[in-house]
Amino acid sequence: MYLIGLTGGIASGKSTVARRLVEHGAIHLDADQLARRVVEPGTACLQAIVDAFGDEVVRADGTLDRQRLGEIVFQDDEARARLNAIVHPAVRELSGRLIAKAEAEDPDAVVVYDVPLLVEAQVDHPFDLVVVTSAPKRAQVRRLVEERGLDPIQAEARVDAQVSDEERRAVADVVIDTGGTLAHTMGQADALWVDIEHSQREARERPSG
Ligand SMILES: CC(C)(COP(=O)(O)OP(=O)(O)OC[C@H]1O[C@@H](n2cnc3c(N)ncnc32)[C@H](O)[C@@H]1O)[C@@H](O)C(=O)NCCC(=O)NCCS
Ligand SMILES: Nc1ncnc2c1ncn2[C@@H]1O[C@H](COP(=O)(O)OP(=O)(O)OP(=O)(O)O)[C@@H](O)[C@H]1O
Repeated sequence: MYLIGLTGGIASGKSTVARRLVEHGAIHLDADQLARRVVEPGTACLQAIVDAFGDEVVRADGTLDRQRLGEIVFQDDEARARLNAIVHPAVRELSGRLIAKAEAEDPDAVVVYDVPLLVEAQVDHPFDLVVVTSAPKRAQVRRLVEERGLDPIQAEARVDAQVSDEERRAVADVVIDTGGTLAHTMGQADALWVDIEHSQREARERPSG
């Protein structure tokens, strides 16, 4: 297996790059989706969130009120740390299991683990490559406002709740510049895929033992 850790700030283009790699044949795991699974009704995580934040963060149908919890945690560092301490261990455990399962099913698979908080949550799966998507903050805020309906204050708060691009670049093997056109991003993703295939071919041809 070839395991890629894909990270980057909010609305920096991680999913866009991941989708392109999937078109080339990669398997995609998405930490945001896993973080939703571990807080479904009936889970220990959801109960822990209710214990920490109160009934106001649960809807009448028993599901997590994501909007309400987001309003709380993106303007309060201490509250966000409490939420992270509940959700991140469960996501780490589930992602570890799913990565192992993907490897068991296809030892030659290329797995892209899209994990927004790779740096913040100190995700330390044995990545073959760490890829960082990077766009200027003003582009992130514009995308959040125009495409996801956040108001500019909320959008800034979300960007500011994450580490800086400098901190992400410090752990990157490859940086994809996502501040330009979509075609420019896709071109870099395509070039990355060529490099990955090359690495895999070399690894296969390397005499073992
Ligand atoms: C606060 C919650 C309920 C808001 O839900 P909402 O549906 O509005 O956002 P969603 O989960 O789709 O996240 C969107 C983006 O916000 C950013 N983000 C989410 N959680 C965090 C966090 N704890 N710290 C910093 N940024 C975050 C990420 O860039 C993410 O891609 C939700 O984000 C959450 O439960 N967060 C804690 C779990 C977590 O850290 N998830 C991120 C990957 S593990
Ligand atoms: N050059 C570019 N590269 C990538 N995305 C771009 C570019 N220009 C505009 N966009 C748009 O920006 C948005 C990026 O969203 P995307 O879901 O890929 O980001 P993300 O980092 O996965 O977000 P999140 O952190 O919320 O999961 C998309 O709507 C995409 O079309």
